[in-house]
Amino acid sequence: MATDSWALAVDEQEAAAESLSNLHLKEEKIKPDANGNLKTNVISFKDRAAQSLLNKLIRSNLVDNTNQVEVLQRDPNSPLYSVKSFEELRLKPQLLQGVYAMGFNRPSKIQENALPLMLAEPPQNLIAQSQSGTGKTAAFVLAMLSQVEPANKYPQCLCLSPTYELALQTGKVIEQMGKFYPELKLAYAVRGNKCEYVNVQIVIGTPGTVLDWCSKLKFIDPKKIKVFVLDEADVMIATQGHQDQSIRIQRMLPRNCQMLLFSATFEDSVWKFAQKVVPDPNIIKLKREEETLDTIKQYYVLCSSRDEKFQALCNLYGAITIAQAMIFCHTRKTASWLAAELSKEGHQVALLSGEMMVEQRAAVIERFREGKEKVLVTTNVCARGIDVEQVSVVINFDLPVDKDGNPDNETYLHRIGRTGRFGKRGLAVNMVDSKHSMNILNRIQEHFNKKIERLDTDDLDEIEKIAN
Ligand SMILES: Nc1ncnc2c1ncn2[C@@H]1O[C@H](COP(=O)(O)OP(=O)(O)OP(=O)(O)O)[C@@H](O)[C@H]1O
Repeated sequence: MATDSWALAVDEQEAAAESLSNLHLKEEKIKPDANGNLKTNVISFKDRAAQSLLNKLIRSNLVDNTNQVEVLQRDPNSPLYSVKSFEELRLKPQLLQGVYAMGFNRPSKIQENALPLMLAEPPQNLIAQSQSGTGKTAAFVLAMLSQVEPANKYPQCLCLSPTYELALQTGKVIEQMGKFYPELKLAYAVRGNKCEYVNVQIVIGTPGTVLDWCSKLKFIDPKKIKVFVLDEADVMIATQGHQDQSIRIQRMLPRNCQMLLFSATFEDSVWKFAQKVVPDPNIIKLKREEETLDTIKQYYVLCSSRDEKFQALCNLYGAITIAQAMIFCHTRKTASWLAAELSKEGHQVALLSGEMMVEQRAAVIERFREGKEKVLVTTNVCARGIDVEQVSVVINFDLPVDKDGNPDNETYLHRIGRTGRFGKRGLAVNMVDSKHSMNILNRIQEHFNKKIERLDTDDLDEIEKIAN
């Protein structure tokens, strides 16, 4: 696949990115609440989209999982196929070459089951849910590429992404996997792309612009689409209008068009939306392994001020060898202060917080993962989805609370789940500095029905004991 096939010139890409971020700003102001205040339901969309992009940018390997796959076939009487190798899929030779060139030796768990369904004759519809990094993108790109006919110079595959940046990530996978198809071209249907005539076989875009390209502008003839993919459905539905636009696009497609929908999570709202987009679906769910706290030893340290918490942290570092640690703070201000203080003490510290660009965040996490820094100080931004195997200690410098000041149990689980991964033992230390935070800690203990022991960080023997 030639690089000049990218239908968007760099300045156009920048214009598109800019108009897209303007769009977000506008959308943030859309909804006034009961008191007439402008509300921010799109903020959460931005967070989700950013988290998703971040996952893609830092993910170079499949998530290691031993989870169970649940497959619900549309026709329960047909035998359940799964494949253990890409050869079994009888892919076109140039596609198999593309798969190998990406370094894939065998299908991932979700691919084992999804690919035979997606590549069946006639192709089947699918709703698939599995966590980030399990190989969903690679799976649907394979499905699109196996159906596309490069000799036909019109759009045949259509993929909806929630943001331009996420669309670009998918485009990169198509470009890599399709590199042995010299005639293949793809275009981005995003705001600001002034594409006038689409002689490409694959279009990836955000719902509003794709809808314009299909209806008003007629760049795409929806009746000729053979594969329709809706990616990141959970992120998609968090933004105003995307659901309706996606459904309107879906209704223009021919009956025999293959419909595929992917999502990392599957709340009720996602499920309802999925059913509207994908008729007669096969359903694949990768059952998420329950995160448990069983392999993590949890302690709390009683302090009376921020400085005392810092001192307790230093004592901990003085007493035990910590391979890598993640320290969570409630605000960016505390996080920057703490990172600076730890640096003064001679620690190699990385600071990660929400105001950084997604690419910057990905770079910080990558360096931490490579062990270039030993301590990562952060706010909640990276509590989820980031696996750094060497993290042996998680410190809650501030306990996680929600916006009403109540314990945020889910965040607690995600935070301390950064250690003790894949059955390894981990250590979590909570800093308590007031009656209020003691109360939060007690409620967290009750919630998980798990005792959090007190630790005296002035007692070196005691610290050494817990570390062993
Ligand atoms: N069969 C495979 N063998 C080895 N690596 C793979 C395989 N399939 C995908 N990968 C790689 O694993 C990583 C995650 O895959 P992919 O992006 O497809 O997952 P995803 O489920 O779509 O994740 P996300 O929800 O973050 O988009 C990528 O770096 C991809 O190149």
